Amino acid sequence: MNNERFSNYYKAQNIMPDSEWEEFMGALRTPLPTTFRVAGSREIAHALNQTIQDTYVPLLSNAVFEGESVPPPAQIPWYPEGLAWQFNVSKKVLRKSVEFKKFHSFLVFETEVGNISRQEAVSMLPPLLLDVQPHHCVIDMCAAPGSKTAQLLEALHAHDTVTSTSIPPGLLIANDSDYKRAHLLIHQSARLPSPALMVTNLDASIYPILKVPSGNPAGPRTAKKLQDQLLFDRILCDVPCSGDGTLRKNVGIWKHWQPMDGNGLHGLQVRILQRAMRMLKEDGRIVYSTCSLNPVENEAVVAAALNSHKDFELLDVSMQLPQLIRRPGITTWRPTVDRSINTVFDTYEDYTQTLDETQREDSKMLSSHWPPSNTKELNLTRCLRIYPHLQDTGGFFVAVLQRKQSTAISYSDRKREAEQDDLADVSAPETKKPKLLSDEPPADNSEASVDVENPSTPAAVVNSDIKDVEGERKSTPAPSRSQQKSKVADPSFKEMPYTFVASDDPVLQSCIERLKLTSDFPSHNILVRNPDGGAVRSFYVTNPLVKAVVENNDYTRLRLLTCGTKVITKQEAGRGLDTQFRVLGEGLPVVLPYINPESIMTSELSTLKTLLEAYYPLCTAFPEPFQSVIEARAGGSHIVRFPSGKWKDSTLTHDLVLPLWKSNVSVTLMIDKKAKSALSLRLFGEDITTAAREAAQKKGRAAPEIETARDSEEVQKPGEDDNALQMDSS
Ligand SMILES: C[S@@+](CC[C@H](N)C(=O)[O-])C[C@H]1O[C@@H](n2cnc3c(N)ncnc32)[C@H](O)[C@@H]1O
Repeated sequence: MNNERFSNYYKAQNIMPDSEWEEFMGALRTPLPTTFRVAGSREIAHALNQTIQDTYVPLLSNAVFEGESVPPPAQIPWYPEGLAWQFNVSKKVLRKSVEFKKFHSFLVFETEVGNISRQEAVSMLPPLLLDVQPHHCVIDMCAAPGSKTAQLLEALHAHDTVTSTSIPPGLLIANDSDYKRAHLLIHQSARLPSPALMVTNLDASIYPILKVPSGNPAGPRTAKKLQDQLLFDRILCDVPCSGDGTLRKNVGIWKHWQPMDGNGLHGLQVRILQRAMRMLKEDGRIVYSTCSLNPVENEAVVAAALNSHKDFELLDVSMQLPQLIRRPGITTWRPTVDRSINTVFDTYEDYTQTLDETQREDSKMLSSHWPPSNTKELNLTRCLRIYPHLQDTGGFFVAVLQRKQSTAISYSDRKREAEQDDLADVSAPETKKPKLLSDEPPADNSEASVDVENPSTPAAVVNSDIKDVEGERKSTPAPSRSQQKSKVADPSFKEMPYTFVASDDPVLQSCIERLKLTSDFPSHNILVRNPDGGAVRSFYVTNPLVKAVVENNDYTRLRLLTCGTKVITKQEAGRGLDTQFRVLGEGLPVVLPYINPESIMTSELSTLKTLLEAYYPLCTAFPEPFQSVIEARAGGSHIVRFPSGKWKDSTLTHDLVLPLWKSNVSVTLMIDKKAKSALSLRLFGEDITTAAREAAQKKGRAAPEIETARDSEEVQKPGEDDNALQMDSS
């Protein structure tokens, strides 16, 4: 594993002292440890972490494979509360060592139900540094496949309990411009259902203005106008990059690596960061990250963005995550101007002087590929560089940006600066002026007024009316349902719309009654996926902020792929029963706080064992008193609570609440088969489910696997630093 271009280029950049070079290259050639995070609500996460510490670490501490001892999983030292782990074993050990096989099954099933997230260690950094709170309005600009999105969502849901999901007041928009990859976000988010989540499929560099009703706490206030621009408290720009920080995992990069890839991505990276700066609240925070070591994709991007938005600065995070070994951002670098690692030019001007007019016009190099003259003033050393040899990780880059706290630049100063930037772009003849990246408003955003879009406009001044599509300056009331339908901005977008159901909709009301939901159930925030708002198949719940965004923005212009969380769905009942709605397993934690407690049955683990061992156990198969209780119930959707406690060798560390469906004579546990297996393993130490028995009978069929970092390279895309995809058991 070698690439001369790689060594030559990075040596020329002086990214580290010569004395560290061999160690750095050595680390790049060794396989990456497998890392994971214990996810879910804080209470579940701590209980599960305890299980790893008390059960699996001792079990794996004495593991020997083919005569050699295998190190057990260890906690990642810098991750808060010890909730992230790493282990370094080959696939062979995972498959063949009895102890690791057991651990492997545990990981697979807990991953499946969302309690464990397989994620590369360095990829956990950006969400930690973003510091998301439940009331924050957050956007993850380049989110797929979504491991950081999951982390952000967990932070938004910090107040969840073991049994119920909170409805946070904030919002998380997960966006990715790749349609297929954006669908991975939906798949991922199914593990963490949230009424505060939206998934969009847009180019982040031209992300449109989102409107919310005026006076919404997420937007600036004005007395006169009816709509404001939605601004964000937290923005993650985990941008597409050349991905050479993932060389340990994506060994294919060794062969093809060349620095012009970074040069090519620089422009898009700057535009995405600049767009984020325009969308940020006055006291907000942006994290910019890449899994590349290339300064052209890192410090150069941050410098260009800071120089175009003088009211921003880098935040000093040196005191955060004290156990994380990091290196400061660099202040000098020399981009290559061709594939042969020609890094001789100190400045853009030095380079262009060597070109004739035609060559200058054809050149793809930008002045922002080079360090600007004010690198010191920009405090680029506040950026974080993570190298593989420091703590046995991948390579990574993170920068945290915020609006300047100290200098109160007046609005007119900011406006003048912005105008000067624009002038710099257009005043000189193209061939003579340095090639700069302009920070233009989104091209597709005809609804934006200049004031609203001005990147430098303080929130208090942003409060001018938002122009409607005709360009006329006037206040725009929230569009009615029919208006939303007719104002189709993107006819190529074929997804079904999200329509809020009237809270007195008779189907919704009958649902509320039959499922014994209390009067505080958020019936005004329920939506369906069809244009007419008819309660056809499934109900989704959102929070008020998601509703405000959906109702004030055309869903096709947003390319809205998912929104809120599905909680109730139609169930065709068996013979003699009418069709009813039921609470979905994944939606139950959201609905639970609104279910009349008296309607919830209680039972013990022997009942749960019966429910796991068969798909449709007869009512008569259950021990008393549950047998009589369930027989007395009408057919349809029911909820059962298993209080924490011990039964035989099994211990339930916290209450468990699950949905059931009762037919005429039998009962079904309404969670998916992988969730059943996870539960079974956790409680009974083995998979006692029908599905597992059937699978075992099918000879030759491999057990589900969690891939190790060593196996993952084929599935990964350059510039992607984690393994959310490979977390699926298959
Ligand atoms: C490094 S990956 C993001 C990884 C992701 N943040 C995670 O933690 O799972 C970069 C992503 O950016 C997306 N992308 C590329 N160009 C984009 C653009 N112009 N706007 C939005 N997303 C873009 C790619 O499809 C890719 O999924």
